[in-house]
Amino acid sequence: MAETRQAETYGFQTEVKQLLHLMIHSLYSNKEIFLRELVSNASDAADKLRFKALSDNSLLADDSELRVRVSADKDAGTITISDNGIGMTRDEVINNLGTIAKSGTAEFFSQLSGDEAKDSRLIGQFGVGFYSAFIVADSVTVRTRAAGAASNEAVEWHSKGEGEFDLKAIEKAQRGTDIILHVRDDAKEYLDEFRLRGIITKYSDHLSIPVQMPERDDDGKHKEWQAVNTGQALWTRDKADISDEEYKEFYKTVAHDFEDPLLWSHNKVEGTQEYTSLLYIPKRAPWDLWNREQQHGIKLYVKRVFIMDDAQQLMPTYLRFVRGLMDSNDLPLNVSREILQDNKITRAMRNGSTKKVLSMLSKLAKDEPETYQEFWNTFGTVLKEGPAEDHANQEKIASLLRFASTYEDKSEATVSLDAYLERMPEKQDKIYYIVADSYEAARDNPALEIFRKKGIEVLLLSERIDEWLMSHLNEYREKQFQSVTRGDLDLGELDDAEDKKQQEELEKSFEAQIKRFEQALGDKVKSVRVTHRLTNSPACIVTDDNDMSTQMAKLMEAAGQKVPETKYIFELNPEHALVKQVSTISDDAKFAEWAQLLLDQATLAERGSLKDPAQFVSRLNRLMMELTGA
Ligand SMILES: Nc1ncnc2c1ncn2[C@@H]1O[C@H](COP(=O)(O)OP(=O)(O)OP(=O)(O)O)[C@@H](O)[C@H]1O
Repeated sequence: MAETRQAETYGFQTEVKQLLHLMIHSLYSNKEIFLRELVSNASDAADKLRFKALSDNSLLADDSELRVRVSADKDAGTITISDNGIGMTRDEVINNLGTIAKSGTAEFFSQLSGDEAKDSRLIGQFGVGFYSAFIVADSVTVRTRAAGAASNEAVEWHSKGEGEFDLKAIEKAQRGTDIILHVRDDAKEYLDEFRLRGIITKYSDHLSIPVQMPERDDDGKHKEWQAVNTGQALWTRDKADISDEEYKEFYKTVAHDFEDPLLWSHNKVEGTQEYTSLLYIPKRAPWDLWNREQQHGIKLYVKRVFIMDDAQQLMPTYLRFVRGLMDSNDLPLNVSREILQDNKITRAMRNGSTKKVLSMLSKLAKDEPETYQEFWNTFGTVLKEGPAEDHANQEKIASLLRFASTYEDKSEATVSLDAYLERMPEKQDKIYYIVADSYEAARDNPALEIFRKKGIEVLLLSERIDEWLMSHLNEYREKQFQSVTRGDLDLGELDDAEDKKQQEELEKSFEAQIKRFEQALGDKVKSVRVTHRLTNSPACIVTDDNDMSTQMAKLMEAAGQKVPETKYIFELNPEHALVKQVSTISDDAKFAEWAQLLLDQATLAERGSLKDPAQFVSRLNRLMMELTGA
């Protein structure tokens, strides 16, 4: 027995060391958050125990009043946060307090720059949790006994927050976890219990678990424990009685965020389904937003009992940035993830809250366009996954999208489809767009020339997801989307009879030349035709309606998929001087050289790269040499 009481020393995972170092150096101006983090952890531990006890009531034993106690001892220089929640086994202590088990952690830490201001923002996004203890403590002791374990199966963890921690077996009379902070010299102010009480009321008032502090007599002796928070779960209260401040503080505890939320919505739904939802949109993207597998932010409660974090079934993936909770009156308390998966009640809650989030965003877009723009800049790319994922709400999601466009002439995506439709001339019956590798490549694509000339607005898309988005978005308010680099361009009524006649004549007069180009290029192109898109450029390539677009092919190639080679339609502008000049070359071999050069440069403008750039360059040089007469 004596042997097991001996301390063993373990090293922290590298990322924990980095996190600790960073935290101590970057959070000094916001020290008091340690208490919010530790009290939230204690409250989570109580929630978890309550849930487990639903199936095994003996776990509560004779200690069923779950609570957190916070006290300070000036003489010893310690603050203690003590709960009678679920506790931890030895293995859990090693895993939870020695490593960070979030996927992608290593990549996250590789982004740190060493610039403290920047890094402290990142750290806020990451969530510091338990380790925030080290902001105010130079050493921390955790004594814990898991629910169901015997009193001599408890564990003590101790660390100075440097490279390692010690573990030893101990006796602990009560279930749960005590966290003892040995307070640093520069944080002695927190040894004042009045100060601690103030912080708890600020951060933890709305927790459903009582947070108790000692009531002391005049000589400072402890008389009894007294709850310092209201102890009523915030979302169960009447909306009218909750202040903005309270909503914001609650957000910080549920979302483990440092900043205020951007907006929130608190709803009690009654009728065939009864549930309450409290949904928040954060101001800033979490560090792992781009990971579609990342934890979703919705906690599920059933009749005010916490059931699980990360209830994925309650929110679609494209709204994974939403934080908060839903509390159902209809689900059984013993609900599991499997049951949630295909469940009428869950579906109704998910549909209801999806609508709520979308309408909250629509309202923001209407009432506060500038704030909405901030939201869009942060989460827009995620929202773009929506039309593919959620057909039922496609139109609503589409109305929330923002694009760069030829109207605004700037790369920031600020144009809504409604604004586009409003500006569009009566004769226009399509919404025109282009997808390219970058804003500049979209803006300067020769296919836009005719649209510029006729003053028709084109949406300029250049994010990776955009091709995917547009392949799922067919129409908006009964207007179809049309890529300007696909298919045969038909401007419909935007072309008047005169335009059409001219075009036909042009096509006719150039027919023989088209044949010559076709012969020269052979199977390098799908076909050759006279363009209707270009005014300043000699040529461009476009994809056929049924072929895969350039961007989609690139997307699939990047994802490691084999993509059949797309043959392009080569469009020529017979009015361009260069095309005119090339057409007069009678030598077939020379003509073919020029035809190939025109095709290559059009391909470069559309695809951004060539299969054989060296050949292009040597052909270009050869022809330039000829021109200079050398
Ligand atoms: N008082 C406690 N009782 C029981 N387990 C705890 C307690 N405090 C922490 N833990 C365990 O340690 C883990 C790590 O805690 P930590 O606060 O660092 O991260 P977290 O709460 O999981 O995430 P976050 O970064 O969102 O705070 C928790 O998930 C929990 O399992």
